[in-house]
Amino acid sequence: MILFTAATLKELKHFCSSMSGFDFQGSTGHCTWRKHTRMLLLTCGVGPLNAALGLQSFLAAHPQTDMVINTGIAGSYDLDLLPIGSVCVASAEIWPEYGIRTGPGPADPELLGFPLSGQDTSPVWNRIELDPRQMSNYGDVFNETLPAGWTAAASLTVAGVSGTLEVARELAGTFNAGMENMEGFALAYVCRNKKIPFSEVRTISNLAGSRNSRDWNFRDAFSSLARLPAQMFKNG
Ligand SMILES: O=C(O)c1cccc(C(=O)CC[C@H]2O[C@@H](n3cnc4c(=O)[nH]cnc43)[C@H](O)[C@@H]2O)c1
Repeated sequence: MILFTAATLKELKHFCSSMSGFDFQGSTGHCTWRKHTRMLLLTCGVGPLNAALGLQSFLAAHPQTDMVINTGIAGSYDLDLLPIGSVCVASAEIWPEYGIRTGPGPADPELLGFPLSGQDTSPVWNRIELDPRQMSNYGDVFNETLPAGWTAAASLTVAGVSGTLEVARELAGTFNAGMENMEGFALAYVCRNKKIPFSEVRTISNLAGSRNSRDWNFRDAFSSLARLPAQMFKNG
């Protein structure tokens, strides 16, 4: 079974709105069929804590979950690379807030000395690599190539959203990241620990760091969210 998750019901609703043969009843845990694929839905809540707790308990109740796909809206660090309404598929998820902070920039987890997990084998410090083509491993369900117009980029997950262009620029530059969100790393971390494939596809709603309404467009981001299934699923 494939689980689709988003922070809010509104995001999940838009994502599902144009799916043919899909009966969206709006409740977390609702299970439905799309053609021959069984799909689960989870509204995981906003922010990394809600996301990790929400997914962890959902997976405990639904151990048959084969793959998790996170969707929703996100901020762009570079509107030339990722304009408003465009689609970004994460090539890595990074949590820049974990570690020791010695200045205004991001924290350094290796200075702290405690990886989040995998002490002895493969430590997770603050970064999880993701395969932007993960979905193509499910070639009977999803298209085998990345849909035209999707851009792969590293994604930062923050509890404290960038509130100035300077903060956003510093984060983006340090990690060579394209988008900012509040849940992705937490979801990727839960999936990594449980060895469940994870993919993240978001649509851009704003310029990260800007609080100017000119740099925001929820309407375009939500319309774009509704077009994702037609682009990712085999035969629309
Ligand atoms: O009021 C603000 O300045 C503000 C800035 C960024 C995001 C918000 C939200 O209320 C949306 C949070 C929600 O959407 C995702 N999201 C969208 N854009 C961003 C962003 O630039 N930075 C971080 N998260 C973003 C996020 O995943 C949340 O689920 C308000």
